[in-house]
Amino acid sequence: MSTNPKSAYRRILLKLSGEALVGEEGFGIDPKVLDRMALEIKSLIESGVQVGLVIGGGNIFRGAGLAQAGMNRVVGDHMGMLATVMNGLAMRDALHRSHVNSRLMSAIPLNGVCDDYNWAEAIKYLKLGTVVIFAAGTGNPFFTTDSAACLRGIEIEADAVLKGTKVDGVYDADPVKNPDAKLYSVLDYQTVLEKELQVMDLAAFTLARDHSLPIRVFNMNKPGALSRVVLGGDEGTTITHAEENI
Ligand SMILES: Nc1ncnc2c1ncn2[C@@H]1O[C@H](COP(=O)(O)OP(=O)(O)OP(=O)(O)O)[C@@H](O)[C@H]1O
Ligand SMILES: O=c1ccn([C@@H]2O[C@H](COP(=O)(O)O)[C@@H](O)[C@H]2O)c(=O)[nH]1
Repeated sequence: MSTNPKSAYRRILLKLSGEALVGEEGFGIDPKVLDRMALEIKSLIESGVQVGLVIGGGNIFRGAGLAQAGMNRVVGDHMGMLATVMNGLAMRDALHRSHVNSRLMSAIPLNGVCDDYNWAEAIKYLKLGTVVIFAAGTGNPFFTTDSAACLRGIEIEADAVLKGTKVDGVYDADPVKNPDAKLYSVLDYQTVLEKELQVMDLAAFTLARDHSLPIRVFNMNKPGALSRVVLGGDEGTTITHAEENI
């Protein structure tokens, strides 16, 4: 029997920023960050939480950036999606080292490298306590991994999307540019839209709102933050419908 404290969630979709994987290295993937995240995910699995995972690709390629440099946007987005597969491969490897069962499913078929995305199979593995990493975003250009996280979160009927990022949550202004920015503890979807707060891109955010999928934003580099979020503790920012915040 598990001795771990009770989680607030049965099934989560964890979205990790690709850029936050860079760690102290300054580029690519810092294995130390991956190993730490793998151990945090392991403790969630041991608490009985089912974990679906989406990892961004911003540490390697973003289509918009490549298009700005003169590349065709669709090709750039294909490269961005393949970057998320590379991050997924690295995370699967880190989970394996930590003795956590995981499957890597890609929205772009990559025979011999990982599984193809399959909704029913994903649910089957989640129920077995296997971490399912959803790579290659939605499989379509002009989207982001935030959209993929909300889409997969809704498909797998996750209780919430937990968005791990480089800052402590959602602020009233970009905290990197405004040191005096104030952190919100709770927000509702409408306020985020009215104040144009940068939680995630609009397509992803409206998808979450329309399907009443709660979003929690936290700092993935703050030790213990993920488990506090999962235990329902006061960590980061929670976004739901206004009536749920009363
Ligand atoms: N109101 C705000 N509250 C919090 N962060 C904000 C806000 N406005 C802008 N930001 C910026 O958004 C950044 C978070 O970006 P995010 O984690 O969404 O990256 P991403 O592009 O989704 O991830 P990836 O690295 O995978 O591409 C923070 O580093 C912060 O500087
Ligand atoms: O559904 C998707 C998801 C992602 N992309 C491309 O990948 C990069 C990396 O994802 P981030 O969310 O920015 O970390 C993204 O910039 C897109 O270029 C995509 O095309 N479709």
